[in-house]
Amino acid sequence: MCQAQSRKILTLVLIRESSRVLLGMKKRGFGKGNWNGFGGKVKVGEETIEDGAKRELLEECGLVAPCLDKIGELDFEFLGNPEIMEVHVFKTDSFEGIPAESEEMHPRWFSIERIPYHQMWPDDKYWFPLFLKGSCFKGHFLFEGFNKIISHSLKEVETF
Ligand SMILES: Nc1nc(SCCc2ccccc2)c2[nH]cnc2n1
Repeated sequence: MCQAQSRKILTLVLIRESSRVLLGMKKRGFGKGNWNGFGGKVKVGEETIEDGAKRELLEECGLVAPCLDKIGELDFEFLGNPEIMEVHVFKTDSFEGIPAESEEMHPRWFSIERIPYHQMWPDDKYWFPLFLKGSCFKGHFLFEGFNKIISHSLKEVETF
């Protein structure tokens, strides 16, 4: 018997300069202990998903990003959980401010040659290289628990 599935819209922002990417060490909550982009929920009342992404970026590391480029859509499904996380991924290379630690995140720049995949979500090693080479992508990852990917699909797309 299939379960009815619902979707939760979430955001993820990657700040990319020519040879380095800003990541945050998640200090608490979902994904604690992983380096990740900045993001989270979209609030009721936010006009667009992009607005939610900008808000989370500002809250989590103090950066203002006037414009974000949509680069990916990733669905994360966890065995036994009918709610699929639909993560909208954005990037930018233009921002204002100095990355600052928050209650949620401890920011750090990483050379694109030394992305800490061993301390990131296991799916990142699949799609992060597409982000680094400037591609747009769509993917679906089925997890058992939080560390094991049972199956996945990932494709490059022309545009969003
Ligand atoms: N890179 C990555 N990120 C996430 S959650 C990102 C969205 C989020 C959700 C909740 C709080 C803050 C941010 C993942 N989940 C499963 N694999 C994953 N990979």
